[in-house]
Amino acid sequence: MKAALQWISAHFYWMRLPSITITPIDIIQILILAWIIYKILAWIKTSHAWSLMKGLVVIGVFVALIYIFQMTTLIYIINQGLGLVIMAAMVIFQPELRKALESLGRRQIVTRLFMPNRQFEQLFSDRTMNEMIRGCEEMARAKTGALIVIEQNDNLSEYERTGIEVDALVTSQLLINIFEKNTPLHDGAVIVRGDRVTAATCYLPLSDNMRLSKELGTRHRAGVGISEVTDSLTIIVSEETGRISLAYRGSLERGVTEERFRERMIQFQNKSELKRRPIFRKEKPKNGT
Ligand SMILES: Nc1ncnc2c1ncn2[C@@H]1O[C@H](COP(=O)(O)OP(=O)(O)OP(=O)(O)O)[C@@H](O)[C@H]1O
Repeated sequence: MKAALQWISAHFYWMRLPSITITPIDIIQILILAWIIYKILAWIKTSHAWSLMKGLVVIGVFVALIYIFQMTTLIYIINQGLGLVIMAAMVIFQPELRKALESLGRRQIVTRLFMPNRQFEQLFSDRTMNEMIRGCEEMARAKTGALIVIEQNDNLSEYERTGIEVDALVTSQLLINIFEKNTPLHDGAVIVRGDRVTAATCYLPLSDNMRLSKELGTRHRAGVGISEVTDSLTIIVSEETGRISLAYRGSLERGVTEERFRERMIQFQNKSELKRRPIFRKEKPKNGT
């Protein structure tokens, strides 16, 4: 025990806690730290860094025990290999790190800080919402595949550039027309900003989440993929089953009813944080779907 305490004070002398008298700055620091830790944990949970993280925790405990009990040979080997381990971790986590940095770069932090009222604006009008719901329900009945990404705070221009510019008011007829099979614009995703369709045939990043059901193809993977790296809402109409699914912040809500669809759209329209659900669960196939 004494050896453990000595080891902790020798190695963690640099980890000075803030002064005991709590000042407003201390509270701000605690809040910022709590927010950063929460964000890191939430990110780890939604990416497959989660399983790797569990492995690292086991290794971390093992290394701590080696140091506590002063196993000199093992300590020597660890010291020699530390740089290599850090490099290996960066290579293993490279896709997750890249996604995290990309998403940080897209967030309009300054705008949000200085124009907080933007949060209370509606993202699109009621008319646009009704048109999107009507269009998707009709495409679902006709089993026409569709992929619609609605922009929120994170800018989607880089994905728009992968497609064809449209710039037209959202109407159900326009959406149905775009996704009509064997027409030039039907492949890929449509991007909606405010009340306008800005682009069609856009290419979205595919999710590599291994918990995503194997029965889902690339349309659903692309819908989830864009929701992992931006705060957009994706509507996916399955060509195979005619079911409507919604992807938000890396989670997929499959086979939503029209009522549920409207409820989620109203939440999104008013920029309320959509509650995430444990989405990647296996569902029992419904009759006829
Ligand atoms: N990366 C991508 N970005 C945008 N759209 C994509 C992407 N990948 C696939 N798609 C769209 O998905 C279509 C293929 O869907 P696929 O059948 O593989 O997926 P699915 O999830 O099984 O959907 P469905 O249930 O409609 O069959 C493509 O024709 C294309 O329109």
